[in-house]
Amino acid sequence: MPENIPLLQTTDVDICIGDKVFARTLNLEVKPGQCWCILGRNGAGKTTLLHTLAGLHSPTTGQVRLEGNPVQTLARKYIAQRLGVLFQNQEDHFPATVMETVLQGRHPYLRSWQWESRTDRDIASNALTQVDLSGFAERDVQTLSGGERQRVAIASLLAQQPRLLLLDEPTNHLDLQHRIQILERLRDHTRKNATAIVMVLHDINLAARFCDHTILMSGQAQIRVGESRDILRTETLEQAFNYPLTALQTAHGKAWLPQ
Ligand SMILES: Nc1ncnc2c1ncn2[C@@H]1O[C@H](COP(=O)(O)OP(=O)(O)OP(=O)(O)O)[C@@H](O)[C@H]1O
Repeated sequence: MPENIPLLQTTDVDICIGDKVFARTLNLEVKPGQCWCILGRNGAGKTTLLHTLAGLHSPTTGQVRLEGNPVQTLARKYIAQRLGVLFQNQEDHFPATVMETVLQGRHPYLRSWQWESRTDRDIASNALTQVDLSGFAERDVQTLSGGERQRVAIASLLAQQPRLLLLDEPTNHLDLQHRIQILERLRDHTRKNATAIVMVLHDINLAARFCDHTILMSGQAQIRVGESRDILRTETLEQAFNYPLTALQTAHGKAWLPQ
């Protein structure tokens, strides 16, 4: 892929469901090495936007491109080798081991009826180590805690090795230590491998600490897009969330407390 092509691009995208408008002429470019967050009020359309970026929801007008190609025209297998999506809730209707679940991330690279190779298993084991679950390979996913299950889902995406990760609330169910550790590892992986992340977060302090770009959704298609240092300002955040904040200076930069 030529280096100057963004991993993800939207051109004049409008997103509407019924009479609700979530985005108007949205233009953005996600480049290798970047970490983006989508922040905003409940119901502002964060998940709808993430699904639109993933090609799961068609924009009303405009176009979403994955590595330069319109996402709606691409084969699912081609997309799955380039794009990993974390949905809000993981549901396990059937018993499966943690290793089997993480190995699902390798399926875009297998032919029909082909078994996973030793290399696939090594990649999956390494992904489990990344999320602090190396002793869990043989556990049934249905027996895991919410935070453990969330980390298995993230391991499966790491095993998939896509160039772009779209994550809906990846810190859901995670304790304080794992929230920081997982976001740190995802960000470092992004920088090292020239991949990119777009993730929905509810915590503005995690967004400020880990994301270089922000999409701030205030509802009714009011969206600010840009570098986090320009978007994450006290007054802007107070307006977006309709709540007063106190700004603090920390070792990791600015942080905000609700008043
Ligand atoms: N298929 C649909 N039909 C009707 N309304 C929908 C549909 N999908 C989403 N909505 C509505 O659109 C709005 C935006 O939903 P979305 O899940 O994108 O919000 P969000 O910003 O992710 O919210 P939250 O912070 O609560 O997770 C909500 O009011 C939701 O009820």
